[in-house]
Amino acid sequence: MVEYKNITFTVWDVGGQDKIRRLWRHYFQNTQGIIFVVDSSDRDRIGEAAKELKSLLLESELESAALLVLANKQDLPISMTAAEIAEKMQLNGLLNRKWHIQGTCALRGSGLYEGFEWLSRELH
Ligand SMILES: Nc1nc2c(ncn2[C@@H]2O[C@H](COP(=O)(O)OP(=O)(O)OP(=O)(O)O)[C@@H](O)[C@H]2O)c(=O)[nH]1
Repeated sequence: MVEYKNITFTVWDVGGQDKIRRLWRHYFQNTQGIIFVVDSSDRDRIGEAAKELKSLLLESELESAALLVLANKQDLPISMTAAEIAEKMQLNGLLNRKWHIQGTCALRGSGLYEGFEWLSRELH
């Protein structure tokens, strides 16, 4: 549970490792928001992340869920920018979906409030 601006978020960290991705579906019901965290420094796997997101968004139970993409690890010089991530994940092509991308550094906590701010506004 995360409290932010009088909204209580119930957040599940479902883990990203490929072997446990099939468990994601157990969390689909009643989901109002998806926070999809991308490792911006991992250029080799951004295509895989894009593919996973695409199939996730095809799920009917997630049809009306707002999508917040966190382009994490912005502190690393090799990292792709949030704009690059958005392009590689083809976010601009998303139809009928409220989405937002936010650059973050989870180690410092930077960008997280901005991300949650957007999500809380969408869920109001
Ligand atoms: N440089 C840097 N490293 C980070 C950042 N966020 C996380 N890490 C590191 O990335 C590694 C993986 O972090 P985790 O939090 O275990 O990643 P995760 O995605 O939750 O892992 P799973 O849930 O198992 O998929 C750790 O070594 C973290 O310290 C960041 O913003 N910058």
